[in-house]
Amino acid sequence: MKKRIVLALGGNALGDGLAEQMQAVKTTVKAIADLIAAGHQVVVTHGNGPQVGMINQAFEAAAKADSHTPMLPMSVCVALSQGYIGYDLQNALREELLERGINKPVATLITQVAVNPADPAFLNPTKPIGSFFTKEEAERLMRNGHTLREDSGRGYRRVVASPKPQDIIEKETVRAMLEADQVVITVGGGGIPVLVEGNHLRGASAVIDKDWASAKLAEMIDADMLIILTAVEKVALNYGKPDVQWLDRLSPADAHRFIEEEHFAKGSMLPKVEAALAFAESKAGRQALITVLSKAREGIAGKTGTIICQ
Ligand SMILES: NC(=O)OP(=O)(O)O
Repeated sequence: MKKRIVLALGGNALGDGLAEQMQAVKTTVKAIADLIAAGHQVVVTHGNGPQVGMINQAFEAAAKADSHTPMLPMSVCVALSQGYIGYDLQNALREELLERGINKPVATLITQVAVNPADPAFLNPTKPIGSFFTKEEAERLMRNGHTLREDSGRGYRRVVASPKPQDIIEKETVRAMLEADQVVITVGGGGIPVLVEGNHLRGASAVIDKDWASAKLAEMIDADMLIILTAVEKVALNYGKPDVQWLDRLSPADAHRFIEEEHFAKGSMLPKVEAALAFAESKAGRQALITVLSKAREGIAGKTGTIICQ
């Protein structure tokens, strides 16, 4: 059955750095093109943690060295990351489709996502961005007013506020592009966070979680399936332990229970399961799939990955 799918790409689909990203997307788009060739309507979303951190740090360093260079607000850094990642993705996907004889327009939509100014996330930054630092480097940066946290045993990273998405401002444009049989890359990096002030949208200093933004988009465009791509084929209980238990299917009740029992790592699998659950619970028949990019097609066919549905 042909489905309307929101496909959320994780960091490993994009690689690190400019040259690596251009190379990584060439593999990534093959899996996306497989889904399009199978007749599915595909909306591509993606993260931006390393890229938005790089942009932010580069402008900060340049502004310190040269008073003519501005410090960029985080909302503008997210906008730049959407453009830069989307540019690589749309060109690679366009080329891959043309090589398969599929002549479909592919475009990146600069997308804004409304957040609540009273979201408690603004008072408690948790979203890691940019490169990793040693403990000593992190302590020096913290003395200079930055907030850093240890990230999953891999080193220290800067953290920023990550409020929950409330509305996708350009949702009608996404829908129109889908109905015109176009492929759209949207809510990149979780979308540009904005505060709605009457007719004015004011950029907020935050980076929205791309899995939560993708779930909100999937709900708003009435997608059949949300696919969250990550580094593992399935969600697991006791991950990394001898008694690891891989999960094929999760009911919302089980997903809630496993979240309460703290089976999923914060800042890693937890937001993916929570976002997938939110989409699956939003309407009967909606399915969320968590798997690796190379298994997406098998996952849609129910052969692998973890499916969350009512
Ligand atoms: N915005 C966002 O969630 O990016 P990452 O997935 O790269 O952290």
